[in-house]
Amino acid sequence: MRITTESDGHVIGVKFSPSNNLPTVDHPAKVIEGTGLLYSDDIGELLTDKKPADNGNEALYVNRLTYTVRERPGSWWQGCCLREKRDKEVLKNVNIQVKRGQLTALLGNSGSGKTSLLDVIACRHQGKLKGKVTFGGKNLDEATFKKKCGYVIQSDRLLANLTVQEILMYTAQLKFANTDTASTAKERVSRIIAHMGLNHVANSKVGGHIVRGISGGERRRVSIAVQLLQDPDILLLDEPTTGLDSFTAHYLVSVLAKLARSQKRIILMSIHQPRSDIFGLFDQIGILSLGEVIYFGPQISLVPYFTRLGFPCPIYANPLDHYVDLASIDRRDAVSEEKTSVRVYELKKGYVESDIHKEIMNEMDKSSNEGTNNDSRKTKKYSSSIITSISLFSTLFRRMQLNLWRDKSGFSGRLTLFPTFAFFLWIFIWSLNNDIETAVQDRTGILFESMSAAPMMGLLNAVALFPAHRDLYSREHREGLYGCGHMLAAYFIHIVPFAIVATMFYSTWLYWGIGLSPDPGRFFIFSAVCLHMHYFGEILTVLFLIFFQNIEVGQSVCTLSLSVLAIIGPGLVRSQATLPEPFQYVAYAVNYKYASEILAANEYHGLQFSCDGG
Ligand SMILES: Nc1ncnc2c1ncn2[C@@H]1O[C@H](COP(=O)(O)OP(=O)(O)OP(=O)(O)O)[C@@H](O)[C@H]1O
Repeated sequence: MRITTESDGHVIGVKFSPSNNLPTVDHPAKVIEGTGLLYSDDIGELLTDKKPADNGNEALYVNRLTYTVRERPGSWWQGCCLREKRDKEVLKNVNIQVKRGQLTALLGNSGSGKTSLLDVIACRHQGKLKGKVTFGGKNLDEATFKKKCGYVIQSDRLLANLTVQEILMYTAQLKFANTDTASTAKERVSRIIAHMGLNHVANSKVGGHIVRGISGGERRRVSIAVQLLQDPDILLLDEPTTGLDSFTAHYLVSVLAKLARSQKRIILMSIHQPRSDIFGLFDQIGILSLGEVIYFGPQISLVPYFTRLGFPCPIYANPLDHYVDLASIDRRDAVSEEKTSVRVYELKKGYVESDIHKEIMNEMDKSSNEGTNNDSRKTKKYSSSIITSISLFSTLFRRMQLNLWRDKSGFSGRLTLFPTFAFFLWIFIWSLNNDIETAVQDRTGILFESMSAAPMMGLLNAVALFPAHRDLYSREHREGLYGCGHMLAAYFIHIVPFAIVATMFYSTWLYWGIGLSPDPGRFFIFSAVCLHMHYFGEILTVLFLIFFQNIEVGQSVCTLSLSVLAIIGPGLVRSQATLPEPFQYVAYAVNYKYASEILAANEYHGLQFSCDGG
């Protein structure tokens, strides 16, 4: 390796000679002033094709933004629900400016407000806002954000059993249900796959926690590719490098740098503990501390700025780590807390009075921003025409079907769980007779078990398979792709064939195996009631899982509800006539009562018993 320097000693380039008989490659390199660190850039071509960033109105401005949430102080075991709610300022007077073609990193210790800032820009905040967020001189409201911007959240919410290409194709069909033809969508997807360097895994399963698939870094790139489908002007990423090894993290940030520079996008990402060589890939750095900015400006000015303020970066230290540490409050003891709080206060004050901050404020005030100075950025809920709804439903239905078809354990579980229960009942009872001593008890037991176990099997199916769709829905709905009705309709319809097949296996085995009333008509009624209860169990569980974000809580509450209904409804545990009045109303309102009555009438009508046993 040979280092080329200018007369003042600054490094301007590095020549790498991979081996004696391979050609020498030139890479630009730079020294970060004040650190003694050399940053050689292995994506030289990305930096050289950087186009000049636009000025003025083409920038994203966050102007004097204050974000307040209301919360009850303390934890529930300290009785917080009895306390009055109070305001908590999550972001205080935040001013940032990001121009086209720039990759900007937001840093700060945990709880400093990075995610909140991205949420506010993406209109996903829950509290009150003061200040403006503008892009292109106009208020960046929710509708504009959904149209022109993308937000890559921390977790990859993708269907594990689909390939990279399928995921992008289905997303393109959902995003452009009104406009794209199949060939345009395909072209769009191929272009993005090439841009994100995913060609080698285009036909590989994405995978997840259980199913093996592509690597974590490739999965992150798929999540980014999903957002790039609509060619966004602004791309926000919440900690995209979390969980990646340092090489993959570096590669991912270089891809983002390329996307920002070569396509003149605005890319704003939060990041935790970036490797020192990632530092050189950013154009701008923002450091937050307790919701306030202590630095926002060019990456190249970061170290000189803090050095002037009296906080030089120790030689060989990673500047990002060093300054994030400086911006943190040490709460281990009172003395350290006071000392670090004073330091953070000085840093905030120093930044507000700095030329870098004044320059941003001047530019922001000069540009003709029409943003509204209030919280009117949220737009009305999702709505779509009937034709679009049908197309969205069809895409969602096909996607769910394909995912289930490929999901070996989900697919076989759906088909075998319910029939397996028939097997146990069959072993337990073996065969029915007409002796009054056992015939009524056995028959009633079978009918009761069929009616109460069928919804439980539906519950197990929903708990195993619905959460992945729910997580995906929560992301795609926020992006404005479709509504809850579309997702539920597709989910409930795609499970119908499985519910029918599983119930037919169950009822055929049980009905004819044990010897219930041997009449095809009665068998059909028995099967129809079992199918209804099985399907009902899954529908109810899905609704509970939508209501309760925590899957375990949703599952427990639903199991409890189904068990209670199975006790109250059929009147087997206690005769309905003797139930307290409120329980009688419940019994009349639920299908358990009618299902058990139909099953009983279906089996017992016209049945003759003998008293052979004495
Ligand atoms: N809706 C809310 N209700 C209550 N507190 C909130 C809400 N949103 C954010 N906060 C609080 O605001 C602070 C900043 O949170 P935020 O998630 O933005 O931090 P962060 O810098 O992204 O942290 P991390 O790096 O750990 O993800 C935290 O103290 C958080 O508890």
